[in-house]
Amino acid sequence: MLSVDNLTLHYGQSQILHGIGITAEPGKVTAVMGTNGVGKTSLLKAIAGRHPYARGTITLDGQVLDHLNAFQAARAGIAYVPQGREIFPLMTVQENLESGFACLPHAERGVPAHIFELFPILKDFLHRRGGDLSGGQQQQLAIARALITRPRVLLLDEPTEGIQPNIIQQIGRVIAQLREQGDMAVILVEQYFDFTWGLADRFFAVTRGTVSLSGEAGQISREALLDKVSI
Ligand SMILES: Nc1ncnc2c1ncn2[C@@H]1O[C@H](COP(=O)(O)OP(=O)(O)OP(=O)(O)O)[C@@H](O)[C@H]1O
Repeated sequence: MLSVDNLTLHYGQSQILHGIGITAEPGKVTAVMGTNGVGKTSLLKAIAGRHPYARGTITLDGQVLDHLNAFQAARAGIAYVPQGREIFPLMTVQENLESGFACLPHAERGVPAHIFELFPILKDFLHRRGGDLSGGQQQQLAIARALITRPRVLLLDEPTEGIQPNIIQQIGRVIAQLREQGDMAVILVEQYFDFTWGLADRFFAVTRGTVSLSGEAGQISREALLDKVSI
């Protein structure tokens, strides 16, 4: 289980996260929701070692991840799919996938076959440039690249943003399949409410850098959550 406790984060003088805490269990999709600018991406960046946090604790399966950098976090089993995908446009699909190898020992540097079962289109397009793929295909590539490290925690930042509806459904099915594998905690930052409501097992609403509401699917009220995460 990933656990974030009492985390604070700043950009210069500006404090963005104010003692935020979430937990995410393997085999579950944990949604982090909130309006623009409340600090969702900053939280993911702190977990992924992409931005330092000032105070607080991040633990994975009871082990403290003590202010890791991005490489150390990836080695510890945390994979991050950033908002905007960050695909290398001039590199092929294969090269983009292989760029995910960096944190793996040489003996483990292979693309697991199940990646192409989840995303068959990537196999067909292995030699195309990343920049020639559609937004939805790039999102699939970004998730596939993250899965190459066989993570214990998968952080997804707005995976449906700018993507056509049929591909959104496909991404939803992939996330559900990853949950069914049972060994990975998926943390989903997402503003598309109905997509997230239909998919997640647990919800955290973030307001001004802290959790204002949380609860399990089936227990939390849709209206109460919608109220917290709407403008
Ligand atoms: N590198 C940065 N330097 C300064 N301020 C930043 C930086 N990155 C983000 N911020 C500010 O921190 C606040 C939280 O940003 P963050 O991206 O974490 O929010 P968010 O909830 O993910 O929003 P969105 O849904 O718009 O992505 C915002 O006010 C944003 O302008």
